[in-house]
Amino acid sequence: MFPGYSDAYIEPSSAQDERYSFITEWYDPQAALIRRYQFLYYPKDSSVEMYDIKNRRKFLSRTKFDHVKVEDLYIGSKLSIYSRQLTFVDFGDRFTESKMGNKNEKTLAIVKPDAVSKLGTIINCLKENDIQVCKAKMVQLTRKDAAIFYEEHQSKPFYNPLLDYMTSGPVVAMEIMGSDAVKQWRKLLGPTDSNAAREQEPTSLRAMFGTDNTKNAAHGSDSATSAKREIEFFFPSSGKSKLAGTAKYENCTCCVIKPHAVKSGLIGDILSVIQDAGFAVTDLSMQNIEKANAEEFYEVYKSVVAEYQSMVNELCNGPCVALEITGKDQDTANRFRELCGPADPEIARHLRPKTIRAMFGKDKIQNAVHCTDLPDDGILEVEYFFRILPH
Ligand SMILES: Nc1ncnc2c1ncn2[C@@H]1O[C@H](COP(=O)(O)OP(=O)(O)OP(=O)(O)O)[C@@H](O)[C@H]1O
Repeated sequence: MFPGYSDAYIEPSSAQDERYSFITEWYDPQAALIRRYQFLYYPKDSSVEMYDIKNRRKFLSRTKFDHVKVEDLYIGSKLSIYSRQLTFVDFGDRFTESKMGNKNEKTLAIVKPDAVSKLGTIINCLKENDIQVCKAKMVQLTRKDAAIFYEEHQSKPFYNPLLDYMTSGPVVAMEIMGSDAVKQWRKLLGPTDSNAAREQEPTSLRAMFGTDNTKNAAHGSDSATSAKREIEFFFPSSGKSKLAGTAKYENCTCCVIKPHAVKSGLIGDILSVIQDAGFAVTDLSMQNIEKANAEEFYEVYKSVVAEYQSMVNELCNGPCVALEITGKDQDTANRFRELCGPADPEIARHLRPKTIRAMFGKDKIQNAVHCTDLPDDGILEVEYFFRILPH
């Protein structure tokens, strides 16, 4: 809790509406310092009010932001307000903590190597159970990484086969959040042994996607304490993970699931369409793009496309999911563009109704996904998201 917090900051006129209070930080690049704001959110009309904590004065009068939803507000989330990317670092009052603390329990999920091809379905299962994905990235664990992660099983007979399995291919780690998330996610996983799961919990994820006792599709932390440690292992608070990425940087193309689609809970649906069409997702990272980076990424469209500025604003309007997509033949970029469909979802719905943009796009800006235009740019765009941008 922020020690200097006082309800006296709040204008009497706005005090009657239900409101949530958080402490947020914004790195001011010009002054090279972190500024702290009290962030107030009124769910009644999606409005936001902000106070500069250090200077003890109003920074933003109550203003409606239709894109800000109550689900976006939790410790660790990032949100763009007038192009400032705010990081939520703490609750601002006891009301917010008691109302949101419980339903915002976090845990770690790992989609293990044999189930990565079912990632879309697994993420949809989270959505159907009101569990939100806050962070996600694909990594290739080394034997040493897996040994550290599974240290507690060192003396068990299945330890070595477990390390073999966990290092046999990429895994997808996710910080997930929801009411009673630790227990709920383990319930969705089912019993450890996939064969037992098929007998006892036939609709569980391990029953559906696991093979045996070791190869059991996915992992979930066993307690809130383990969850904290395990989340730190994959998503260190320093922001500097030592785990290896998985991008191949060959015969690949880049896809970015745009913030509006992430917010609408479409990650699982879009990944399922991609995976069902026979493409492999060979790297994945959920990222918050700063405005300057969005401008740089879309630079080529600057003087060519009238919607350039709106495209930039959309890309930094919340978390997006960057993907490296690889296909079976040498024509991945063109074939993947066909799957995405025409850039304008209205046109896509008329001409190519089964494409990603036809199914999940809203308009030319919020058209569900970005995909690389020219095959030669595929590697460059993948490099931009997985080598150049910090993630
Ligand atoms: N008896 C066993 N034989 C073979 N492998 C096992 C056995 N028990 C556990 N494992 C493997 O080790 C992993 C970790 O074991 P643990 O006892 O923590 O299971 P869990 O809590 O159900 O699974 P997880 O920790 O992966 O969510 C299991 O997910 C499974 O891959």
